[in-house]
Amino acid sequence: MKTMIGVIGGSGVYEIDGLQDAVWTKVETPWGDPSDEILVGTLEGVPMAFLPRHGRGHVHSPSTVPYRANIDAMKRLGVTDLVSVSACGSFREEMAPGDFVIVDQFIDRSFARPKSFFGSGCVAHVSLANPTCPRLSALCADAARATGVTVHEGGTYLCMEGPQFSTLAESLLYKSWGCHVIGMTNMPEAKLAREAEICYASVAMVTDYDSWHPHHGEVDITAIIATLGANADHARGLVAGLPARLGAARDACPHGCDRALEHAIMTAPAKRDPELLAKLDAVAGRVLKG
Ligand SMILES: CSC[C@H]1O[C@H](OP(=O)(O)O)[C@H](O)[C@@H]1O
Ligand SMILES: Nc1ncnc2[nH]cnc12
Repeated sequence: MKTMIGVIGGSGVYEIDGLQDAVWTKVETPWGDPSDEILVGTLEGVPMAFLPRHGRGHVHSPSTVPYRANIDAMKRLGVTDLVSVSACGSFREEMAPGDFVIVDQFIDRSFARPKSFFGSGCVAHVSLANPTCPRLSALCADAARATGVTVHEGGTYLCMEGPQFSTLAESLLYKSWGCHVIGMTNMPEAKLAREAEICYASVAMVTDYDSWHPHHGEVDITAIIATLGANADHARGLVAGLPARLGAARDACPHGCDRALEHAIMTAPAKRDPELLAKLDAVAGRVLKG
C-alpha cells in the first residue's frame, strides 16, 4: 500500500510550503463541501493533501467546520495518515506557549456538531479507547523536535464547543480533571478519522494558559495571534519532515486504525438504508463492498 499524508491546518495555518505540482482542488462529498479546496501535491515523492480547517481567510467557526465533509474528502483523495495541527490553551505550567503537545486522549465536551458518518440505516460502533495513532504520533513528535520546538508526548485535549473561551470555573474544572490542553476542533475530527479508517495524529500548539493561571490572567486573542505565527512556522517545519519519516510505501497500521470498521457495523445487510450506504462509499467502501 502507498502512503498519502493529509494535513489539516488549524488557526494560523492556512497554507504549507514546498508541495510540488500543488493544485488547490475542489473535492465534492456526500456530506457537503469541505472547509475549502484542498491543496494536493507531492512532497519528497510522497503524495500530500492540505486542508485549512477554517478555510483560507478563517471563514468557519469551530461549530460550523464541516468535519464530515473534511474527513470524507481526505479519504476520497486516498489519505492514509492524517495530521491535525491545532492551536490550544494549556492547563500545565510546563506546557508553555510555543510548545507542541502530541495529544493522545480527548474529552469531548462539544455538543453542536454531527459526530458520526453512521446512523439510522447503518449503525456502526468503532473503538475509540486510543483515539490517535501511536505510530503516526511518534513520527510527528520526532519531526516536531527536529524543528527545535519543545515537544510533550502524550496529553489529554479537552474539546469545548466555543466559540467563547472557558469561564474561570470551567478552566479550573478541566484542569482538575487532569486535562493538559484545550481547544475547540479536534472532536469530532478524531472520531470521524477513526470511522474512516485513517490513522490520525493531533499536534496541539500551545498559544496560552487558558484562564486558570494566576499570573497570566484571561485568554487574550491578541496574545494568541502573536504566538500563532511562530507556532505556524514550526508546524510547517514538522510537515516538511513527515515524508522522510513515513516513507512512500506503507505497512498496515500495527494499531489497527486502518481496520477500525472490520467488525463495527451492526445493521443487518437486509436492513441497511441504500441512501446512507451510497454516502458511505468512500468512508466505509472497504467493508461494505466485501
Ligand atoms: C484562535 S484561538 C481559538 C481557535 O483556535 C483553535 O482553532 P484550531 O483548533 O483550528 O487551531 C481553537 O480550537 C479555536 O477554534
Ligand atoms: N484557551 C483556549 N481555549 C480554547 N481554544 C483555544 N485555542 C487556543 N487557545 C485556546
